[in-house]
Amino acid sequence: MKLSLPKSYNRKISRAIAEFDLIEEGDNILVGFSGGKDSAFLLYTLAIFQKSMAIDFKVSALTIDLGFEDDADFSEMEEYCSKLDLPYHIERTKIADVITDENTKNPCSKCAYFRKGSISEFMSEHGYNKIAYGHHYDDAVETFLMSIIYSGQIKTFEPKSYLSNSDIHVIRPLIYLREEEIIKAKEITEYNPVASPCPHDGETKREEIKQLIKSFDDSQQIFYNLASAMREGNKIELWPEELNNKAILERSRKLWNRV
Ligand SMILES: Nc1ncnc2c1ncn2[C@@H]1O[C@H](COP(=O)(O)OP(=O)(O)OP(=O)(O)O)[C@@H](O)[C@H]1O
Repeated sequence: MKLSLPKSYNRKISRAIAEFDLIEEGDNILVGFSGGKDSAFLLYTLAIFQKSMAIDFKVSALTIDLGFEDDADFSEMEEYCSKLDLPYHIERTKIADVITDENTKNPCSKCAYFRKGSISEFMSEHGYNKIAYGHHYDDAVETFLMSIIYSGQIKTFEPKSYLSNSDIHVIRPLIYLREEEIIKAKEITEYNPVASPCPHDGETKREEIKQLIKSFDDSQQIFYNLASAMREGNKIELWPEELNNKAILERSRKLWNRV
């Protein structure tokens, strides 16, 4: 397969790799391959960068089979990896049993938790030091807004992070690409994304937030304003840390009780 990447994609991915120090000499990188458009494009780009960069590193793909179907067929994904000349692995799990159980609260976060557990186990067994995910710019901004709205915290995932428990780095080389760019990239990869077998697919809070951002008249500008608000070093004027009741009581006593 002849691999090539338009300049605009190349520039944004190279910038992320350089700015966040995502890839180093000797890395053994595992790409989480769900079968969706994002991780498929990530594999395509890393196959190219592996050849074009002046440092040596390995790239392989791993699919965690969540176990929705007993005889799930991954042959298209396998074929795609072989066209890219990348090793492909599948880990079979029973995570679906937990997700489909009616008594399971927060099935999406439980699924992500178990999936990450399976990935890090696979990595330590096979000597990988980095896991690459297909998260893009829209994912980061949506996560930022979601965490403010739903959990009262100003945070999002980082382009590169270190998990000390498992001694692995998580990297997200597509972080400067907008989702619409990845959708368009299907013409480049000639890969047909596999539909998610998950019953909760498309009905998540993330989808609501995505639609909320799109609903603004000036949604492009608003997207980039949110993106700049999630940068460290930008102007922050927040309220002081909340005082506990005891401290407030002590202050009040001093202010209102004469001694
Ligand atoms: N079953 C899986 N096996 C391996 N990696 C996975 C799996 N599911 C998700 N991932 C990894 O986690 C990333 C984020 O997962 P998420 O479920 O949010 O997918 P997404 O944003 O729809 O991306 P994609 O288009 O790659 O499915 C994916 O891009 C992929 O790298």
